[in-house]
Parts: sequence; structure tokens; C-alpha cells
Amino acid sequence: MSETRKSSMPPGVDWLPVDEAQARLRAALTPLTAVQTVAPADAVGRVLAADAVSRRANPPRANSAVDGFGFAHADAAAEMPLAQGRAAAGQPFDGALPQGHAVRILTGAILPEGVDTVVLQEESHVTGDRVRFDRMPKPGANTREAGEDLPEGAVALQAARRLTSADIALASALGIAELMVRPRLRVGVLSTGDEIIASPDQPAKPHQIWDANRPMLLALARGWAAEAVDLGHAPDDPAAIAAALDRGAAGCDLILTSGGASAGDEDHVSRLLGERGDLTAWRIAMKPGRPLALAFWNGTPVIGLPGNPVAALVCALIFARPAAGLIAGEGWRAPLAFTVPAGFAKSKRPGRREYLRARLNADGAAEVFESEGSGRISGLSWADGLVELPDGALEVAPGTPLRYLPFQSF
Ligand SMILES: Nc1nc2c(c(=O)[nH]1)N[C@H]1C(S)=C(S)[C@@H](COP(=O)(O)OP(=O)(O)OC[C@H]3O[C@@H](n4cnc5c(N)ncnc54)[C@H](O)[C@@H]3O)O[C@H]1N2
Ligand code: MOO
Repeated sequence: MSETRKSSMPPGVDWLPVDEAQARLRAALTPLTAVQTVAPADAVGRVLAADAVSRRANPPRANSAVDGFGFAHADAAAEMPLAQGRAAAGQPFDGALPQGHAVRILTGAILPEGVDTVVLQEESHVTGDRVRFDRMPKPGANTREAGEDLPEGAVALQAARRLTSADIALASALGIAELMVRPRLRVGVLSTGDEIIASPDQPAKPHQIWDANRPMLLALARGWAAEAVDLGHAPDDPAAIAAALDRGAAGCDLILTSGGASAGDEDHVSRLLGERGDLTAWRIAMKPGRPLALAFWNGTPVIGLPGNPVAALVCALIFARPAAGLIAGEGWRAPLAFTVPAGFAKSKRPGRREYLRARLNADGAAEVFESEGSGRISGLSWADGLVELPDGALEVAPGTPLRYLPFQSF
């Protein structure tokens, strides 16, 4: 049936599938190679340049997992004499535990010599200097072995990993005071177009619009743990655009532009990049976001995103996000996707991959925004992610399994 369906693509142009465009982008880019050292506390979002290795075992010694009473299981009894003193976290028991005795022990305390098992305090009863247990646990109960989390010298975090807050905890716990990381990626963002007013604190006439793409892309870049470099707004004037690209190339590792990416009379970005920047302009078989450009301006990669804000965001997520990751040293990472049932119906024509603004309803089904219009920015806010419809034809009915890409996974 799908073969008889009319394609949604205008004829006469070579349309590049999304996967192919991603592969070409990936092949054209090179990662940063410089290395810096940072303290774990400053390392969240940074990309590891070398494996991080544990300086000592975690935990360093066997210790108690609970508050209770410890003893040697081999000579335990239902009732035992209590030793003087106690073992607490940070305050180890002094000396070895006398044979046949139990000792008061708290969570996190190193097991004193002679202790291998701990009984919960809720299952223990102290009378004077004796303790009685409701039941005898297995040997080793309620204890944590030395190195059970990680042994000394183990690779705790692998090179190319983008560090999370959990990684910061792990590195700190393992005594790693310095992490070798890649420099923070500097992402320049430039808006173009005569109609664009750079900031909402300036007035806009009816034929003018406030810049939506630049603040969006700058915020997105910050979310990638990059240093977002505001290259401002340039009118549809090749000299002004070239000057902004010169500034960007001097101080950035990647430049994102929006607008002027297609082939209209005022599409100066693509013309300029074609003349001076080894442009590869692609017509991508996707909706939204057909025009996408890749060029190198004085050696710095420039991704020319389409002007329509919805297309700019979708192209930024599908192309610029993994490209930024590759340059930053984490490799080309596909976003996390989940299979969810459709909460809508749609008859999709073959020919291009479609990204619909979507969110999950209370039943976990994906609902889509009421309009597919590429200028409907409110739909981006309404959505929590994108539904990705395949390149071919698809009859979507409620319940049809679909790929859902939450915005958080970008
Ligand atoms: N004859 C054709 N016309 C168009 C085609 C096509 O294939 N053939 N493709 C359409 C599609 S799809 C898109 S997307 C746009 C992309 O064009 P450009 O990248 O050249 O973008 P502009 O024309 O400069 O702007 C498009 C649209 O977006 C608004 N815009 C631009 N920058 C911003 C910004 N920073 N903040 C908010 N809005 C912005 C701009 O005013 C336009 O309305 O081309 C279609 N046309
Ligand atoms: O990229 Mo355009 O906005 O697909 O519609």
C-alpha cells in the first residue's frame, strides 16, 4: 500500500535522508584534543579526557551497614557479654574485641578486629552489660566488605564520559582530587535576517520580529555544558554576517547560525558560506527543517540551521547536539528514545522523516501538538519531546508503537 502513496517531497531536488546527513556531519568533524585538570566539584558536564582510576578501595575497610551489635559469628551465642567502648563512623573501636563478646557498633563504623557479623539494634535487647538477640543472622550479615563497591586501581569513570553529579560523588569518594577533562566547548550563536530585532527590550514594528532562535540556541548550548558565546544578530548583509563569523571563528569551537539557510534571494548565510566557507548545503528529507548547512569558516565548523524556530530547534537537537558532543570529545551520541503507544492518528506519507512536538499523557501515550506549523513556537513549550516518524509511509492509529525522544535526552 505504501508504495502507491504519493511522496511528500517536491521533485527535482536531491533529498538527503536524516541518517545520511548525520553520517556526513559526523565524518566531517574532529574532536578537541586539549586536556585540562579540574577538581571533581567543578567537573559536572565536562568530558573526561582519560580514565579516572580509584586511589583506594571503596569502602577502604569492612564496616557496619546498620546500627546494632557486632561479634565473631563463630563464637556467637543468643546472649553475650558486651565489651566496653563502641565502634562508630569516624571513631574506630580501640583494640581487638575480646573473644565471646559483642560490641556496640554504628552504621559506617569499621568492623573491629574480631567482628564479622552485626545484629540490628531492633533485634537486640540490652540488660546491664549483656545483650540478647531475637535470632542469629547468617555470618557476615549487615556488613559491607572492603572494596565491595570498587577495588583500588579500578577504572571508575571511562574516558569520553560526560560527567554527571553521580560521577562527581564517585570520584570524590575514591579520593580522586583532579580529573583530566576536555576544554569546555565554546558554541557561538548568530541570528541573521533584516526582520529580526535582537532583544525584546527594543521595540518591534509589525514587519519586525523579536529574535527567538538566538536566546533558544544559547540556552540549549548552556544545557550541553558548553560556554555559550552570543555572536548577536546580523542583518541580511554579507559583510555584517562575515564579520560576525570572523568573530565567532576566532573564539568558538562551533558556530550555530539560524536563518538564511535555504536558497531565497536573501539567504546570504548559505551564499556566503558557499563562497568563502567550503559550504555543503543539504536539503534534508525531514520535517521540519529541510535546509541545513555545514561549512568551515576559518577552520571552525558552522552549522547553518533553518530560520523557522521549530525547525531550528529540531535541527539543533538532531544534528547540532550530537555534533557538539563529538567536538567536545564524548563521541556522537544518539539521544535516548523510548517506544510509546501513539495517542493520536495520522496518515504519514513516505519521503521524509517527521518530528512532531509531543508529550506523554497520563496513560503514557504520546499526544502531539495541534499544529505542525514550523513557526508555532508555543507548541515547543507545550511539548516535552519529539515523536520521530520513520522515513517511509506510516498509518498511525491510537496504540501504534512510536519512537519518543524526550527533550531531556538531548
Ligand atoms: N521556495 C521555498 N521556500 C522555502 C522552503 C523551500 O524549500 N522552498 N523551505 C521552507 C522551510 S522548510 C524553512 S525552515 C525556511 C528556512 O529558510 P531559512 O533558513 O532561509 O530562514 P529564513 O527564510 O531566514 O526564515 C524563515 C522564517 O523563520 C523566521 N526567523 C528567522 N530567524 C528567526 C529568529 N532568529 N527568531 C525567530 N524567527 C526567525 C523568519 O522570520 C521566517 O519567518 O524556508 C522556507 N521557505
Ligand atoms: O524547516 Mo521548515 O520549517 O521544515 O518547515
